[in-house]
Amino acid sequence: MTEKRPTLTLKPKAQSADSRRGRPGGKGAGPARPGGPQAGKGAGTGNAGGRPQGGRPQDGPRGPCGSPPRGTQRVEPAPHDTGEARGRPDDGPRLRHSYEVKAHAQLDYRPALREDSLAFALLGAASSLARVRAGTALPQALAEVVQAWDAPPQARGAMQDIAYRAMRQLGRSGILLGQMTSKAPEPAMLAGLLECALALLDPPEGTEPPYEAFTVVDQAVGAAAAHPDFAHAKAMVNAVLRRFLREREPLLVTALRDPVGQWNYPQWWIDAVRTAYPDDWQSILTAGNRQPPLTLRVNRRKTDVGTYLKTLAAAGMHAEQVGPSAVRLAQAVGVMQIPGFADGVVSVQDAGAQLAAPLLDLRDGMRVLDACAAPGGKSGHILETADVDLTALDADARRLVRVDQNLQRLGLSATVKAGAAEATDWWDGRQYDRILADVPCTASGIVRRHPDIRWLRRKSDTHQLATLSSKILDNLWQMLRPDGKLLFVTCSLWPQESEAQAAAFAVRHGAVRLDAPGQLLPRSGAGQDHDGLFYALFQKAERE
Ligand SMILES: C[S@@+](CC[C@H](N)C(=O)[O-])C[C@H]1O[C@@H](n2cnc3c(N)ncnc32)[C@H](O)[C@@H]1O
Repeated sequence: MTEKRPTLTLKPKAQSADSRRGRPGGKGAGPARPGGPQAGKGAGTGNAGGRPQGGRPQDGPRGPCGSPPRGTQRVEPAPHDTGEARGRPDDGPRLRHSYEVKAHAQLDYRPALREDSLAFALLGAASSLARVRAGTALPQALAEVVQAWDAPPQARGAMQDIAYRAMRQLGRSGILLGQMTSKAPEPAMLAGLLECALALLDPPEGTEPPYEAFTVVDQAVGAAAAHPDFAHAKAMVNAVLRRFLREREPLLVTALRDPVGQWNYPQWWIDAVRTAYPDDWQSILTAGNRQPPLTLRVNRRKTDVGTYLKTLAAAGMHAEQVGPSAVRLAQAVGVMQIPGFADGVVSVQDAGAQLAAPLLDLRDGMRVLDACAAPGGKSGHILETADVDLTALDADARRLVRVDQNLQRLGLSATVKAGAAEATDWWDGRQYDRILADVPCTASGIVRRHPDIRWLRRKSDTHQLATLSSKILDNLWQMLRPDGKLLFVTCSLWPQESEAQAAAFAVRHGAVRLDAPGQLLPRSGAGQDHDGLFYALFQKAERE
């Protein structure tokens, strides 16, 4: 039983064009419920072609903060009951130890399902979850599925919505599955399908389920039936999901006893937040599970906040000011629906990230380095603030394309260079008046936008990334002119990457520390809304 035989299922390359494209009216092809994600309604929207539920589909495999890819990462499995299923013996077929099933399903297999069906979206989200389990960041995983399946915008929005919901509930879903199955479902895509369905059946407290329960079960069974690697498990999918609906209360009571089930983070992450923030750890974990708002930065070269709020009101969009240039929309929309976005009147940027440019104390004519610039959010803000000579550097040449695109949209320009901030081969030897070091980090402060990060990261990443950022800071210091200012930024909650790093740097270089916000904890509320960021500002002595 333990030996696995190769599966006899189709290989993606051997598929005919027809099988890849699916057949309209195929099995399990009931349309997604109007009002569900495909209709762009409700929390998280999943609006076709629009903004994801808090995600940034453009982020590459390096992750949101551009930290190195992990390659062999796995999603930490939630504790699973490896013994007998605890349910009644007549609960339906148990997941058997099939030697016909590969641990890795054919993720690119295009199911023969209607593209507008919930089953299609569930399977796409399940494929994305399986890719995340193999170490890919969720935005990249979704992009791969969309490309491989040639998914239309509406299906893309629905997949994205489901996958983001599932990521925010992965801890609890894993524990629920542990209670209801005798072993972890294989292949990973089957586990992903169950986790996606459970996330739709068990929405976060205070929110409405996006679909009727019977539709979710029916479509999840149809999705299982449509995939050759786990069609045999469709009865198990049906039994597990129906059991959840029947026994929801006791199953949830048990799942919530486990911190991983309660908070939906790996245990090490919960422990790390508790240790660093003994008074705030619960609100921090809760904030990380909320969907982020859509916050805009108003380009002061083109308009002001008051005028722009009137423009939004005229377009029937509710919004409020949450920072000097920051406006939070009451309802997220796709970027092309944002008034003035295409013309560079506004950019999408978290209110916390909008603190960087003002802290740099910029004046016309200054020579400025944005040392870790991609995708260019802060570069754009710097150039909107003053007429400076900006060099936008990043180690990832592919991400630099986004800097160019963003600056082009804003009608601004910079010298864009590919290079490592801990090296000097790109530097012309002339010192800068201001340096922004928005270093690669674990991105633990922006989990509300990137719910996959908690499952992709390992505790040891913090040390590795802190080592890189200290090399970057040490190297950049020589590039700063006497009396110049260097702003150190992370989107991390871990003190090792942030305050400890800043304190050690100040000692190493005798840098003067100026006023800066320090650690910002993630917040959302009236008039205030931002990610968890860290800011430290240093000044070089006039004569070193
Ligand atoms: C936090 S993100 C920067 C976000 C950017 N400042 C903005 O506001 O849009 C960190 C960036 O550091 C880049 N990076 C990673 N390692 C680097 C290195 N050794 N030198 C320079 N850039 C690096 C990543 O590619 C990523 O784009």
